[in-house]
Amino acid sequence: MAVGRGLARRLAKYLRCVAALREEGLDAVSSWMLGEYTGVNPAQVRRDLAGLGIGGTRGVGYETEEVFGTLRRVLGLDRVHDVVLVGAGRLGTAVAGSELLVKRGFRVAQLFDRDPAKIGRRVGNLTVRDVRELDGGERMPEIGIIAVPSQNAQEVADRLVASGVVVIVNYTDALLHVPAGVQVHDVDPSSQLMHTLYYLTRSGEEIPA
Ligand SMILES: NC(=O)c1ccc[n+]([C@@H]2O[C@H](COP(=O)([O-])OP(=O)(O)OC[C@H]3O[C@@H](n4cnc5c(N)ncnc54)[C@H](O)[C@@H]3O)[C@@H](O)[C@H]2O)c1
Repeated sequence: MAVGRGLARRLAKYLRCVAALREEGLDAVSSWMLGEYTGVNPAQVRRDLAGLGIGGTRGVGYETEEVFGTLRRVLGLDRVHDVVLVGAGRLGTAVAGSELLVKRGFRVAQLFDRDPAKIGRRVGNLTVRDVRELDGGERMPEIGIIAVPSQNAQEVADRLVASGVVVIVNYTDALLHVPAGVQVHDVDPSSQLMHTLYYLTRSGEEIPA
């Protein structure tokens, strides 16, 4: 089942919340609770879950296990997704060793860098490979992560696209140009902080929704 980007984002938020509640041992979760934790209107939560065929019981809510399982399946997280990571520096090394990624169904399968001092070194159970091998015709995972200095991000994005990557997670603040059909997800806390700043500098003012 294909879902739009807005819906996929909301489903990912619900899943995060349900996963936490499930770990706390909660058997049922209400649309109100999901709405409260995710910032989504409870009526929208109910519409989204009904659209996936998940039914709730009035006064009880939804079965946590059913919501968890269905969301994982719809989001494609019930299987392991391989990822190719470029940049074996501080961030790349941390991402490659992230337990959280593994828990969420992602496995860094390939790690590339351009620094001869890093190529051939072991990072966890991976060996750092020369980035020039990336677009050499070998089949690569469809998901790529960029963890290189921002001035080199575009050239790395081009290599990833040439190797068959269709989803790029970009940790740099570079604005990437990619062909149609390739999705870029920017992970940039500084832009979120800038957004926060907008609200801080206007505290006390009425800000329209
Ligand atoms: N979004 C976030 O949360 C976040 C957090 C930390 C860092 N960053 C960004 O992530 C990037 C990496 O940060 P870092 O601290 O790990 O830097 P780093 O200098 O420790 O590592 C960068 C690595 O990229 C490699 N590299 C450079 N150009 C390359 C290329 N063309 N191809 C392959 N490898 C290349 C370098 O050899 C190095 O190993 C930076 O752009 C930084 O701003 C983002």
